[in-house]
Amino acid sequence: MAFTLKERQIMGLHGLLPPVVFTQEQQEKRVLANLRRWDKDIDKYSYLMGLLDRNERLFYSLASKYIEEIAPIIYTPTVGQACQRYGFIFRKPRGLFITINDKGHVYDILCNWPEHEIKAIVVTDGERILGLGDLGSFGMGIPVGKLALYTAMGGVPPSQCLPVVLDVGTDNDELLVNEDYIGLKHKRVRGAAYDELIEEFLHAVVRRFGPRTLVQFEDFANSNAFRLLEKYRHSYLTFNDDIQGTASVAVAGIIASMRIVKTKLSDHKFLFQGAGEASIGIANLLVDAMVEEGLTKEEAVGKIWLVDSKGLVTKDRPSGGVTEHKGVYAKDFKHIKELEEVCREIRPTAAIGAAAIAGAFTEQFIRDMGEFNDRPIIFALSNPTSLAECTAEQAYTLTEGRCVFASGSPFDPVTVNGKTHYPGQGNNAYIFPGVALGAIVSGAHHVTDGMFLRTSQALAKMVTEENLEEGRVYPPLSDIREISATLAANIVEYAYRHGMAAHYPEPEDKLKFVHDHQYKTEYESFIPVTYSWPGMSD
Ligand SMILES: O=C([O-])CC(=O)C(=O)O
Ligand SMILES: [Mg+2]
Repeated sequence: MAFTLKERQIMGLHGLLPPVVFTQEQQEKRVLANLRRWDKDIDKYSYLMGLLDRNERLFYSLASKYIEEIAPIIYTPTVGQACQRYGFIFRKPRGLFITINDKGHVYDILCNWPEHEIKAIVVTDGERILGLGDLGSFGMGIPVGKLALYTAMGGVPPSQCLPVVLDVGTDNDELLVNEDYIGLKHKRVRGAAYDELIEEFLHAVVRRFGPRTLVQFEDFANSNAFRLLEKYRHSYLTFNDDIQGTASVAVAGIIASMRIVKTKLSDHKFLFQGAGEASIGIANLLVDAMVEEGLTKEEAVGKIWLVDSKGLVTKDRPSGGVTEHKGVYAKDFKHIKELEEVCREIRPTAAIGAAAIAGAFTEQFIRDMGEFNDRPIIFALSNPTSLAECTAEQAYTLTEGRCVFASGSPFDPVTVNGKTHYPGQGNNAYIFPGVALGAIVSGAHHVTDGMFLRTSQALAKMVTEENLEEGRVYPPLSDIREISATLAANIVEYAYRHGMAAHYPEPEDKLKFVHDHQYKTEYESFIPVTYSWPGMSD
């Protein structure tokens, strides 16, 4: 109904629409009121996905303006619920479903996608969706949600984004007998056939869309995530969001926390609950950051302690399970099974949870952190909210409001003794839209760890003294479009400094260059220039 009278006449729409012409603002207002009528977040999700199908630009103008309200619906935590019942709420396909049966024909499937200029792909095999486990093809909700944020938060044009699920089956027995399940109903294919599918997919992407197509790996299970990142990071424009994006946002929050606790990173002892993608990614990036502070690598590694499902990660521990990535951080220390006991033994200054075990930060654990430290740092990063290691309320109340807290999914502010604390959302959504935008517009040929560390530092710098005063270790999410643009400009700068950029000539004003590439959410005119003449009215 925002088509003008002239557009209606030219396009033969006259009479097919009610006579009133609405402005985009009027439509936004109505859509927002409709959205707020729903009680359940999952219904809001369906409503918004319907809007995305009907009117993409309106969806994005709304999502950009009301990002704090809308992100928790189209993204974590609600997207987790949506994935768990993706078949049941299914209305219209979105994204590309490629299965193990398509081996040998992946290129042809990419050719079925109607858009030709694809710049960004988010791909999952659905094996570790958030902290919810193996959801197979139901995992499509994640690439769809992540790419919605590419546009809403980063301004990457939606037509340039492609969500992909690589369906190799699922080991989730409930899904195998779920009559709404939309994926292949057999156990996961692993080994050579799986690897060949990934390899063929990446080849096909380059053949179809060119070598500078960004491929973001998302929510793969641990061993595949690390393995595929190592295998492809130097030959494709790719990164793993759960390892590198999460690392970058967590390290940004930790760097910002230093201004509250008034210390350096290297003054700290970091205890990780979990030794998976997120934890190892954060640990590795923290080491890089501490090396920049002047520590040797060994000294930096010594500051990081990991606890996994078998307990403290130590050298030669009897229970084993110390993989190569964890082994780097294995300590010469007695073996301890329980997190609470580890905490009492090593007295960490910072605790970071990323193992998707709800409540892993027990009351005793949080109290101990508060006893050992004046200002303990507690990051409960697991997603969605239901799997957080502790709630914001627990962290603040059990430390009498002294902790510096951040979580992966949003929590409401908490008031303790009359002071209100605003928990930071240490979610990779602060990182991937900006990094991706920067990589795309500069034509970078790789995404490097250096880029993620620069991004952490840049994000931490955007945290103001007023933010810190309220306990926020991230800038407000409401500013995310500008934050992403600044982070992207930073990536562009980095790419040129390191000889990785392809765009020629080098733009002088990097921020303007980024802005010029961002998607505009205002409606465009549908009137061809040949139909306009001086004096013609709207
Ligand atoms: O999607 C999110 O909220 C963050 C993330 O990558 C994950 O938890 O896997
Ligand atoms: Mg993820």
